[in-house]
Amino acid sequence: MTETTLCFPRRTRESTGESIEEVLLIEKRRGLGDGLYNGPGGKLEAGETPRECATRETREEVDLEVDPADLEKAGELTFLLDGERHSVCHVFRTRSFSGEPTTTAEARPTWTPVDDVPYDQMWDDDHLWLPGVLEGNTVVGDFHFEGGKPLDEAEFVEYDLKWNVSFDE
Ligand SMILES: CNc1ncnc2c1ncn2[C@@H]1O[C@H](COP(=O)(O)OP(=O)(O)OP(=O)(O)O)[C@@H](O)[C@H]1O
Repeated sequence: MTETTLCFPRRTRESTGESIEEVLLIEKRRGLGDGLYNGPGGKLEAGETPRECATRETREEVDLEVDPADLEKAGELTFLLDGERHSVCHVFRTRSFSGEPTTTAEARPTWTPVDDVPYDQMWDDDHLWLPGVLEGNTVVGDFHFEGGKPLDEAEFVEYDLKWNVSFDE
């Protein structure tokens, strides 16, 4: 069982008198979920908190600086593979960051309108929880996959979600 993180930087962009709500997504270029869109994120290293991990992964993957204290916990997602807990993912969002997102060997970043998120090019579970997270809700979810490793080739079979939970981290 591994612990992982996802970080969703948000901004409001003004364009010809219109306010466009955007989220920073990455196209993953290697590893688990290669070719899929997601937020920056990855596995916790020894001694790291989820916030510290989200900050480090966001820096490593797209060269954007976020302060661990500015991250708002938005979700806790448990992924089960053939009935066993495969990973728990801590989901964060923030409107506070510095720098410009940059393409790296791991990820290609794009500011994406929240109304235009490419759910058909993301993990099969994302369309179930990410819209609510981008609207400002919190969520705890269990997602069951079957068919053996790797997780990104297994079949998504069922899920359970609880909305508007409070996190004390
Ligand atoms: C099953 N449904 C899923 N839905 C949404 N997001 C999912 C996911 N399953 C994994 N993720 C996320 O994908 C990243 C993989 O990263 P991760 O495990 O670190 O793999 P990767 O091979 O890149 O390893 P490194 O940590 O970079 O070495 C990590 O943020 C993790 O939370």
